[in-house]
Amino acid sequence: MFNFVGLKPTLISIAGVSVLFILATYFQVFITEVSDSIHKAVYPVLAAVFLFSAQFNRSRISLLCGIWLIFVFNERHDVYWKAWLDTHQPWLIITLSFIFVVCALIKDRALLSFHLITRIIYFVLCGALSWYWLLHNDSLLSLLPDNLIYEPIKALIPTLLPLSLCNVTLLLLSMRSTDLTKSILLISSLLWSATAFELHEFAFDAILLVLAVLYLLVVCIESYFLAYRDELTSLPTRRALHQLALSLGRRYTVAMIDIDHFKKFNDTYGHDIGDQVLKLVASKLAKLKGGGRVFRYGGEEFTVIFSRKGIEHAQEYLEVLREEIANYDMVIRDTSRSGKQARKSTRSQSMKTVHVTVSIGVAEKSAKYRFEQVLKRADLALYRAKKRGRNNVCQ
Ligand SMILES: Nc1nc2c(ncn2[C@@H]2O[C@H](COP(=O)(O)OP(=O)(O)OP(=O)(O)O)[C@@H](O)[C@H]2O)c(=O)[nH]1
Repeated sequence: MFNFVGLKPTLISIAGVSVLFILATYFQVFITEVSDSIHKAVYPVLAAVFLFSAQFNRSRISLLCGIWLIFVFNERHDVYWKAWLDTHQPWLIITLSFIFVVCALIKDRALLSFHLITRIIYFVLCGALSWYWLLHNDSLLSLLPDNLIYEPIKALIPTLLPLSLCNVTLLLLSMRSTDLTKSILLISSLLWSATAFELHEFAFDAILLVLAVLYLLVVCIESYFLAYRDELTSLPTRRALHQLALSLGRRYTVAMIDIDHFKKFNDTYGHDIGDQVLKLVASKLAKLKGGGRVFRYGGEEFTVIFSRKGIEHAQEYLEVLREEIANYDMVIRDTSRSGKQARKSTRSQSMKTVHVTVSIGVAEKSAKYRFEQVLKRADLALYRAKKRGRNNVCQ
């Protein structure tokens, strides 16, 4: 029922926040000493990350930087609504927490488009919701018995309850998705909650700087994955293969893997199921042992590089892989049934078990061949494997 695909980045994020707090405590004296430089750096760093993330179409991170910039401006300057904000701290705390959750629910859309207006409307609604909650939460408080024991709890409910709900929601959203922006929103929210409750004394400027650096890191990591990871199979792309080729040594083996009769498969079951099969084959390839690094070359073709390994070594592991794929019962979901139809059909009706085989061509690097030529030889070996009747490994 629960698919916690984002568990790893979420745990890393939570560990990151904890380490941050420990480091902040440890270096508190140092932070105080350089607080002036940190203070001056906040504006330019946040503005730079704002522009950088907008350039890479990471509009949610741009919006976050924009919100922080407005917040810092309000804090530092004598704007004429400052007194009002100071007397409405709980409203500000809850509103920003709601905004983090909204950012986790929306998609990255071009910043300068009409979507910006909808985002601003959502943020205004967050403010209104927070206002409404603060005005009417006493009806919830009245449910608690009039007892002195409950007094401290009653004092915490107006702010702590929505904040905790927002953090739990962000935690769940982050764990259920591989989207790193959700993890960074969880970090922002946790740090915001901690500073809002003055759980720690270290400078808010220092927190903002660290957050800005983390935002930058997320934009860079996501852009890297966009360029070097295949979206469907999550395997490295041909671009990553050519990047690796530049740093390969004198000895390596290249294998080209192709799914047999994949076109027929697509024609029989449809493109969506073809995609599912590609993913399942890719997941098997990703587990290849013997030091083989797998790439999606394009379509239903994959490339494996065995760095510093000879052809006998590679062939041994590729043979095991070929056999594993051929014996693998691939359970795929029939996505052509949708909505009511899918709900009516039983699990066994909407699931299918299929089998695929792969043909593999292998070639080893020799002194006279460059990488492209070794690749070409592996491709010719693949052609021979197909000619031989498919589902085999050929040199
Ligand atoms: N579903 C899906 N199909 C793809 C994708 N990329 C390529 N294909 C399909 O893969 C099929 C490749 O077919 P062919 O190159 O003719 O080869 P084949 O049917 O596998 O036959 P042999 O290689 O000779 O065994 C084509 O129908 C492409 O449309 C993809 O990302 N998803």
